[in-house]
Order: sequence, then structure tokens, then C-alpha cells
Amino acid sequence: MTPFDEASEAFMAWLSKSGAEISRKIQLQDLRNIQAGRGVVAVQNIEEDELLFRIPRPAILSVENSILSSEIPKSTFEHLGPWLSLILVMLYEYQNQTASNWAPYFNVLPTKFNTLMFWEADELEQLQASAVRNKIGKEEADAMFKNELVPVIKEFAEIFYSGDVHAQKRAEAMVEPHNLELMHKMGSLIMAYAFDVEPVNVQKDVDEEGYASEDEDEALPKGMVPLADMLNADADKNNARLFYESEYLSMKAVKPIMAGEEIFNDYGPLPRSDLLRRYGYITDNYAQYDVVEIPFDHITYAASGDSIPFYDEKIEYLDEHGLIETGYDISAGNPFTIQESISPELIAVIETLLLEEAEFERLKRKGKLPKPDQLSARGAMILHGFIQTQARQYSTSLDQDLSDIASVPLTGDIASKERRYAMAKLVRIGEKKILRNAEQALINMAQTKERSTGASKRPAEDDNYGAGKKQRAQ
Ligand SMILES: C[S@@+](CC[C@H](N)C(=O)[O-])C[C@H]1O[C@@H](n2cnc3c(N)ncnc32)[C@H](O)[C@@H]1O
Repeated sequence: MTPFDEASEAFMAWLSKSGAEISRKIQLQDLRNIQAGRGVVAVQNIEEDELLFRIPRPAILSVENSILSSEIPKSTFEHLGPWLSLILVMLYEYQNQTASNWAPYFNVLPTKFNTLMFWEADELEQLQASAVRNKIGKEEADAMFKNELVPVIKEFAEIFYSGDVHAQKRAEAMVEPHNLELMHKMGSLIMAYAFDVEPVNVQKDVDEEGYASEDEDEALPKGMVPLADMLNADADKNNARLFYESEYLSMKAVKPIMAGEEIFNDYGPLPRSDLLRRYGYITDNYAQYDVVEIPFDHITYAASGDSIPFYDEKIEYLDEHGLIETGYDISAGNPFTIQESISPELIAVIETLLLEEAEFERLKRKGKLPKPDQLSARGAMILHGFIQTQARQYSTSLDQDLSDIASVPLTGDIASKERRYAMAKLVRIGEKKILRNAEQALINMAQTKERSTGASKRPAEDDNYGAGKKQRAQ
């Protein structure tokens, strides 16, 4: 037996000993041949609603279950928040090695990651103008580790490294690069593996956001749920779901599964850029959720070259209504339509900026905004300009990228440069396709309006306000 299989076997044995109930119809398998690490596979036919496994709550690696939480004040964990608290507990359990209850679990968790946090600068460069590059947050995480986590480890060094005469020294060494890297690894594990774990008294089944969410549910406690996190994910082939029960978390089939089929969870409707950022891989069937972001900067830049009546007041008003964002999504959509694919907030922002003074004052008095489903011909032209501006931020064109289409290597090192370059290229191609679709949809809209009004202006670079006129610095 290979060490990889031995670790899987020891993990499954530990889990059973911890009180987990695991159907004999499933197996944890080595799927490295398809570059998917470990995964859970059906070895017999499974019916819809059938229980695949149930994990007792005490087996979850969480703040609540770690002995550390009984030794460090509750207020410290509250101050750290769910993410840093779980990182702290994971560091504690990890450095306790075989003394940790979760040692066999750590042995099946990855120590190398392909998520964007661990990409080299030249690899990230392949994403070109993708907004995902601004969401990686490596520096912010480093600062948080140094300013929030390390002081707690230092303060409680004697508990954290209990019995070690060098406890204080070890705590001080936590700011060293290899230890910050370890914190990033724990953070990445949480991002790709943890679930939002509802408190025991809340009986609620986990929806597609079962995997720990980042923004909306920042305050929810996180937990590493053994085996549940060994399921890979697939947007189309999703066939299982985790249900919360008072004593257990239960994974059940949500459709019949045939022997030999892999059991898949779902990460929700994530664009491939985010799939890469959070999970370090992409598959084609997430292309349906791709988005491209139009940065708010394009609006400020375009406005700076034009005199928009009441610009500052309008921005303030839009901000009061929560419409000022760092960027606005345009999503893939099939078929692509302006209504379905373009952020209604972006349309409302553009249409507000275009309002004549009297109309702006009138809407303001009523506390209203222009209707986001009514993009005017002028608004369409401006939007067209933003889209062209955004397309120019990428260092290659869609046609250049498509002339030599990338394919992600199916064998070899999962973290190879070649693989990362190929994944990045597919992400940027997806974004450029959306920009092209949006441009076309706006041209079609202008032509339709032209036919109905006899007007002759098309959305193009010739509009004064259009950002297309000015090339932004690359
Ligand atoms: C929750 S874990 C799933 C278990 C994981 N395969 C393992 O061996 O530990 C999530 C990670 O699995 C991998 N993964 C998930 N779904 C995948 C898929 N459909 N294809 C390839 N890799 C996948 C990614 O590396 C992701 O970060």
C-alpha cells in the first residue's frame, strides 16, 4: 500500500472510531490520476436521500471542540473572529502532532496549494486585468497574522506550547516567513475545505453555500468537517449535500448515484476566477458563472474629462443608496442579455450621472433612482466605452488568446507553471468573451433603437463621455 493510501485508511479508521457512520457503498479514493487529489466514490448504487455518512459534531475540527478554547478566554476568540480563531486552533492542533485528536485528519489534508495566494508574480501576471488579482489579499492576511494572531500566541505561549521550555521563543518565531506561510496554509485550508457550522441548536440543512463563505456570513463559526471535505465539487454533477442535525452532520445523496460515479458537492455559482482563487483549479462547467468587473475607476476617469452636472452630489447620493462599489459585474449569461447580464447597479449609476439637473433634483426629493432596467441610448454608449476601456486593460486581445487556446495539462505536477498559465489564460479568455458579448449586445441595442427612431448614432468611441476616447494607462 502506498503512503497516500495508508493515510486515507488511517483517516477512515480514526473517523469510524470517532463515532462516524459511513456507508459501505462509498470509498475514499486516490484521484490524483485525474488531478483531483482524494475524492469520494460510490462503489455500489445509491438511492436518492440515502445516507452516505454522518459525522458526529465532536469530530469536527472547530474552536468549540479544541481544548485550546477551554484554556484561552472566550473574549480572545471573539476578538479574533471566526477565521482567525479557527486558524489559531488549527495551528495549535497541528503543532501538537500525534497528540492532537485530529492528527490522522491532518495527514490527509494537503500541505501544498494551487490557490492564487501561492502563485508566483509571473503566474498572476497571466490573469492580466482580471479583478480577481485584487481579491487575493496576501498582504492584508500577512498584516492580520502579524498584528492579531501572533500577539495572541505570544500572550498564551505557555498554553499554546504547553510543557515546552522554549514556549516563549517559539511564539516569537511565529512572525518568521515559514510560520506566516503555515498560517496562510491554514487559512487556505479553511477557504477550500471548511464549512459554516451552525450552532448545535439550529437545525437547518446546508444549502449550496455550505462551504465556508467569505463575505455574507463572515460571523458564522467555521469548522473543518472530516470526510465531508473530501468530496470534490462539480457545478453540474453535484449529487450530495450536507445536512445539519443536532448530533451529527449528515451527507446524503440528492439524486441516485451509480456505482463507480464520483460523489460531488457544489461550491455554488462561482466564476472560474474565484474557483481558482479559493480552490486552485477550474473546470469548464463553471464558465457559466464567469464574470468580468468594470472598475468604478473607469467611471471616475471618464467623468474627469467631462463636465457632469452635480457630479459630486450624484456620487454622494448614489453612495447613500449603496450603489458605489469598487467594481460592477457583467456576467456570462446564455444567451447574453443586457437585462440579465449587466449589473443593474452599474446601469443605475450611469443613468444617474446622465440626469439633467432638474430631473436629478426631482428624483432626489422622492428618494428615488433611475430604473435599472431602462438603459438609455446615451447610457448604452457610455457603457460601451467602459467595456472597451476594460478590454484594453488586458495585455492581449481575445483573438490573440484564442489563436493558441490553452488546455490545462491532465497529467504531471498539479502545481506546475504550465498548468497555472493555462488556467489563467482560460480565466482571462472567459472574461474577454463576456466583454465582447456585452459590446455586441449594446451595438445590437443601439441598432434597434436606430431603426425605431431613425437616429444614426451607434455606441462608439466618438461619444464625448465615452471612455473609449481615452486610453487608460496600462
Ligand atoms: C474540499 S477539497 C476536496 C478534497 C480534495 N480533493 C483533497 O484531496 O483533499 C477541495 C479541493 O479539492 C480539489 N477539487 C475539488 N473539486 C475538484 C474537481 N472537480 N476537480 C479537480 N479538483 C477538485 C481542489 O484542489 C480543491 O481546492
